[in-house]
Amino acid sequence: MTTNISIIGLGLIGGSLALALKRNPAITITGFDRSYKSADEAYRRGIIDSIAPSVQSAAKNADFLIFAVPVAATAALLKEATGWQLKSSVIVTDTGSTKQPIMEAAKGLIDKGVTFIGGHPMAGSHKSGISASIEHLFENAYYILTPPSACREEDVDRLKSLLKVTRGKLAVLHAQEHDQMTAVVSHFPHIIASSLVNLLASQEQQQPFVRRLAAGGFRDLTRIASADPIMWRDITMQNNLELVNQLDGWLSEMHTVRDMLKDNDPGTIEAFFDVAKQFRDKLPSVAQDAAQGALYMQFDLHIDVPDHPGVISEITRILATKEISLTNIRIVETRTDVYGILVISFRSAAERNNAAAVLEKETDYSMQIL
Ligand SMILES: NC(=O)C1=CN([C@@H]2O[C@H](COP(=O)(O)OP(=O)(O)OC[C@H]3O[C@@H](n4cnc5c(N)ncnc54)[C@H](O)[C@@H]3O)[C@@H](O)[C@H]2O)C=CC1
Ligand SMILES: O=C(O)C(=O)Cc1ccc(O)cc1
Repeated sequence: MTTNISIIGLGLIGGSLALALKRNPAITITGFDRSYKSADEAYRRGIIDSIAPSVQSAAKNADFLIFAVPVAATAALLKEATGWQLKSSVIVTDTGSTKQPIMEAAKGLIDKGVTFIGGHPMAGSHKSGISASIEHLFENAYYILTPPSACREEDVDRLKSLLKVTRGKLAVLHAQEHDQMTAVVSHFPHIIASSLVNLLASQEQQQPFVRRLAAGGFRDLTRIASADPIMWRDITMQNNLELVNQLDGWLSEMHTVRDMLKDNDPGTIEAFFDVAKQFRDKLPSVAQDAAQGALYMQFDLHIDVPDHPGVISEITRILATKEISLTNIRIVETRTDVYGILVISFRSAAERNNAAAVLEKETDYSMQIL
């Protein structure tokens, strides 16, 4: 018997979820996106089995109905869905980065007896759209479920069984706990990253050269500022109270930092960096990701290369002959001399380590796993 899955929103998350769910051969996926171009790409790439002509028609035959649209659209659609024809046994879920406002928006559906369980796969990227979707996106990452208090255990288990193929680490949380914790580890850092970039942009007006120096640490710290502004507008508006709390804590921390800078005492300054280092070093590292989970996983290999055009093709050719696939490749312009650092990302630590061993054998470049 096939299970009908309908996914509303075929972007990075909807597409990646569809790819992962297709590992189960007993599943048929119907997709709907308000952008026909995205739905068409999903269909042509075999990510979905059919395109629904409307959101209601996608919902009608679904055994599982999954919303993977920005959180404001999810809330609006959940309210609309009270008027849709749905299977009585359907489980409705979402993938949104916020949970309390989504659970609130689903109340009408839940009151009608429809099973709704909030969901948030805590893996993603600063990229968006169907073209960025990848099958293994959720592997080893936490996938949070927020069932309402009256939800039946067996329904949570049904959803868990469906999502098992994502190889995410399924965990159940209360929506409020979820929103408090994601404010700390995801939503507020996003605001800081965008603020830092905005600060650089204003500095650039006086010192145009400054953007060229924005390398290394600055780029690492602000990668997420390249994410979709609509998605982050909606998250910020929905988790607003938690974000204001976080900002108050940050402002008080910044006052302490300001006092520290004014005193300019070497012991206090060193202790400030040391306390942060001790804590940061104990967070699950990239190498431990597979075991412990992380928000965003990439397995990078940094290679010192001379800055000439043939280098990238030389390295990709060596990896291709060994059938090692890479997921991203970029030059980090951290230095002004003739050398650059080539950063290649892999899907897993094993592939990255294998690539390092092969390149060490076949080239003279020095490399580092950070
Ligand atoms: N991007 C990320 O790293 C992560 C995102 N999320 C959450 O997953 C959800 C989807 O995010 P992404 O896939 O990254 O966004 P995306 O921008 O890649 O895809 C969203 C898709 O939804 C479609 N869409 C928007 N409004 C619609 C509507 N009313 N009806 C039908 N289709 C509509 C868009 O055309 C687009 O194709 C969001 O709620 C986000 O908070 C969760 C985890 C990670
Ligand atoms: O790009 C990154 O590092 C992310 O943190 C991606 C991300 C964005 C939103 C989420 O709700 C979860 C993960």
